[in-house]
Amino acid sequence: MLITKSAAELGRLIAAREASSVEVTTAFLDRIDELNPTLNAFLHVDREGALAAARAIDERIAAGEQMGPLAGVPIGVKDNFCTVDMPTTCGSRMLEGWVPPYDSTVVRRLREAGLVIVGKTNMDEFAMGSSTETSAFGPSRNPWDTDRIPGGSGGGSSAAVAAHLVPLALGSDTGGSIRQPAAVTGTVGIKPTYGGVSRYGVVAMASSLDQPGPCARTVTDAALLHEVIAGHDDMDATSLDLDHSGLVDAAATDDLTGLRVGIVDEFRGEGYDEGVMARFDEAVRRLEALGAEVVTISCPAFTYALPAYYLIQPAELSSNLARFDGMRYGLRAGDDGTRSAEEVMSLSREAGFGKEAKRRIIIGTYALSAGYADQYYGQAQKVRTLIIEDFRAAFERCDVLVSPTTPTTAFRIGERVADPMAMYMADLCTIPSNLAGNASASFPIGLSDDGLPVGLQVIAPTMEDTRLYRVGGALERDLEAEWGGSLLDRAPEAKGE
Ligand SMILES: NC(=O)C[C@H](N)C(=O)O
Repeated sequence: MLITKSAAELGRLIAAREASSVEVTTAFLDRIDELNPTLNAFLHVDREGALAAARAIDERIAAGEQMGPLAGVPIGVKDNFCTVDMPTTCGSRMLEGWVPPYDSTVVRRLREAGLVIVGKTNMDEFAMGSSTETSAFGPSRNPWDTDRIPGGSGGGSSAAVAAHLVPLALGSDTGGSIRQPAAVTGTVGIKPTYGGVSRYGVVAMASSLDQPGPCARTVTDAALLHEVIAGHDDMDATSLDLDHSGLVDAAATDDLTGLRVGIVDEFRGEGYDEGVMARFDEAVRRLEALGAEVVTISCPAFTYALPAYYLIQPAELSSNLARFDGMRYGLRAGDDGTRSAEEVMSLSREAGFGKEAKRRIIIGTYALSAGYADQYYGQAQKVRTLIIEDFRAAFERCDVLVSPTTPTTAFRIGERVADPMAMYMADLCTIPSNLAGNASASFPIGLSDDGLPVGLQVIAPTMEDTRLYRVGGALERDLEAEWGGSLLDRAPEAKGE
């Protein structure tokens, strides 16, 4: 069955002309038709466009052109990546129906590599949230249990990948938005080193934290996609010039001999599910059995990462979201010819933004305002430096750090909406990597006592993304040998049958 095959296998089949991209794309589009009404993973599906792109790839392959390993493979794109041929709403009324005049660099790279973009995936509004419940277009649902959240902000991408609606998807991670959804859906999520993947054309939320990255079902698939989207871009001032060619090879290593793994001491205790910790401890023992040396490392400043993030992130966001004023593009409300520009701006922002966006705009504006900036924003930036220092010291003693990706498994839809602090806790373990710019990933490591997926977070120093794939690849092969297949084979709704 085509939809259960990995992206790597699909790419091979298409290149060898054993399956056409049109056939593969049609299989996924049909799956989307069948399950998207339940999962709400896609906000927009472009059947015609996807089939036309697939046909073009098939023709090029038939003409003998050598294309990359993912040519002809379908992909879903989070709805904050600009696409010239599809709306880009960021899950917000503010941008409902807006079609950008250009492609983001990452989307351009997908097209150049021959990937087939089937549609845009649901997300929390402007990427604020851990559940997709702040999306103006309703929450996505977790294929493991449709009463539960698929994580956020990139829950549409994770649900789509977990339920075999697409073999691959794009995400963006500001505080955990790729890794936390991956953890709660049993998929692989990678946050590359900050600057490794271009942010050009990704609607900015918190520019010093945002980082695009891959969502996949297998570690090799994530590496293949990472190699396609990474690389220097003149259009992004923070883009790094790194060599990303070794990621796929790193995912093929089996042996972790000599790898020094540090357990983050701060990430356990109160608030962590027993089942999550049990799977985490087993995964660590597994890494040891594969040859790794394990130590426990204290990173005391990580305890302050969450409060620091919730000052820095809203501060940057309040500034970035100022552009949505109803004047240039996006929603314009109350413009009846009698109101001043200022009134129209205010009415547009009132109508266009949801509650969480307003909450963060207010907090961020306050944190940056004269008289308070030193007390809040300035202090948070100092904490950020301490976190970077903790990472530096930790990586003198180990090659990668590990923790649970998220303290609990997928919670129920509605359970945390009235309690922003409870919602923010979902990113407790993922935020330090964003504040410091590290490469970081979530890999599936089994099911908790409630039958829901658990993720292992692996953090590597900046620019050492290959280490993530080395650990993830070795772990995946070892676990799958024991399970007799992928974790997703056990998901009730996600089963490709
Ligand atoms: N965008 C992210 O990485 C999500 C994070 N949960 C936030 O709400 O800021």
